[in-house]
Amino acid sequence: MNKDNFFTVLEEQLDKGFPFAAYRKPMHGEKMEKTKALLQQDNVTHYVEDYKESGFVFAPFDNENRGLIIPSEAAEELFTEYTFEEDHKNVKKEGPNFPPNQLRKLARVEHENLVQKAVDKIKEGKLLKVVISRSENVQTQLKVIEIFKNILKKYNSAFVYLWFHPETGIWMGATPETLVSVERNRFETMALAGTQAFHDTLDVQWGDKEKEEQQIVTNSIVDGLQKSEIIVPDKLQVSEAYTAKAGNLLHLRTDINGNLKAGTSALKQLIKSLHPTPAVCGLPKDAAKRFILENEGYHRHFYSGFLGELNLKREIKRNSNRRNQENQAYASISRSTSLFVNLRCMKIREGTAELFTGGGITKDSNPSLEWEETVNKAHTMKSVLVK
Ligand SMILES: C=C(O[C@H]1C=CC=C(C(=O)O)[C@@H]1O)C(=O)O
Repeated sequence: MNKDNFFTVLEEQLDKGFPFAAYRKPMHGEKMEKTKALLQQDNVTHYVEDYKESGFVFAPFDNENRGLIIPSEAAEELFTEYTFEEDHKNVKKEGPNFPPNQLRKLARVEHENLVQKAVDKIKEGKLLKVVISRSENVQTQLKVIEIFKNILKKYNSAFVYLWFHPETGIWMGATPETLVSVERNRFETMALAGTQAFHDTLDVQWGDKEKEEQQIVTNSIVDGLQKSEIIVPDKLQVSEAYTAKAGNLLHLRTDINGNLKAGTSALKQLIKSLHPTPAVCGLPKDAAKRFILENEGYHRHFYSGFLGELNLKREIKRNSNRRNQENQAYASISRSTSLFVNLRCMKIREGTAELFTGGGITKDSNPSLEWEETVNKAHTMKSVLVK
C-alpha cells in the first residue's frame, strides 16, 4: 500500500475508535522491514488467556494483570514500505514546550531520593538490583501520525510502534529490547542493560557498575530458563556481552537462544519465566516488583510491559525435495512470535506526551548519574515531538 494511504487509514481507525497496532520490526542486517498494521474491525476488548492466540499483544508491567490482544481473526492486515535513513545528527534540541526548570528541579530531587532509597535497600541485602523509573509530561503540537512518522524516520534499529485501544489510549515507542522471539521450536532473547551516550563509535569502555548490572540480567535470564524445564538444556547458547546502539545511546547486550521442548504451553511458560526481566524490574523479581509498586509514586501501566506479534502466520519456503504432499502443505505455514519490552515509549493525550524512562540501580549507583541517564533517555524521545 502506498504510504500516504497507509497513514490515512490509521487516522480513520483512530477516528472510529477501533483498536490497532502499527509497527516496524528492527532492521535485519541491511534489510529494512516493512511497516505493518493490524486494524481491528470493531471495538471489542480481547485479553490474552493462554498465549495460544494469534494477533498483536500489548501487556502491562504488572504480570498480575492480563495483556490485551488484537486477534488476527478480528483484524485486517496492511503493509507499507516506508524507509528513511536513521538520522541522529538532526536530533532536535529541547524546545520551549519542554518542562520548565523549576518542575525539572523537583522531579530531579524526587528521582535522586528514590534512587538513594533503592541503593540503601540493596546495601541492607534486601535486593540485588532494582529498576527505578519516572514519567514526565511534555507538550506537543504534532498530530499522533506525525509523531509516529518521526519515530519511523529516526529509529531503524529499534522496534517502533503506534498502538491504540479504547482501554489504554494511544502509546508509541522505539524499543531496543527483545523480550523473546520464537519460530517453531527456536527461541531468542537478550539481556540488555548498562547505558552510555553514543558519540560516533561503538568502541567504548564500560565501568564495573554497568558490567555487573548487565551480568545480573544475563545470569537471571539463564537461571530462569534452566529452571523452567521448557528448554532443551544442552542447546542453550549465551553470547559474550557486546556494545549495541539504540538511537543516541549504547547498551551492553548478551544474546541468548535455544530450543523449546515440544509442548503446547511452552510459550506461556517462557513469557512467565522472562517477564518482567531484571532489565526493567530487578532481582529478586518479587521483592523488586514490590519495591517499585510501593515507591515509584506513579503507575507504569504499559511502560516496561511487552508488546508485539503473537503466533502470527508466516509463509515459509517449501522444501522441494519433499515427496509427501501433506508435509509440503504443512511446512509452508509457520507461526512466529516477536515480542519486545516496552521501553523508550510514551502515552499521548491531547497535545501532551507522557514519557517513561528508567534505569537499573545496583549498590554502586550514583543518584545524580541515574537522573542524567533518564534525561538522556528522554531526550531522543522528545526530539520526535517537534517538527
Ligand atoms: C528501563 C530502561 O532501560 C533498561 C534497558 C536498557 C538499559 C537499562 C539501564 O542501563 O539501566 C535499563 O535496564 C528504560 O529505558 O526505561
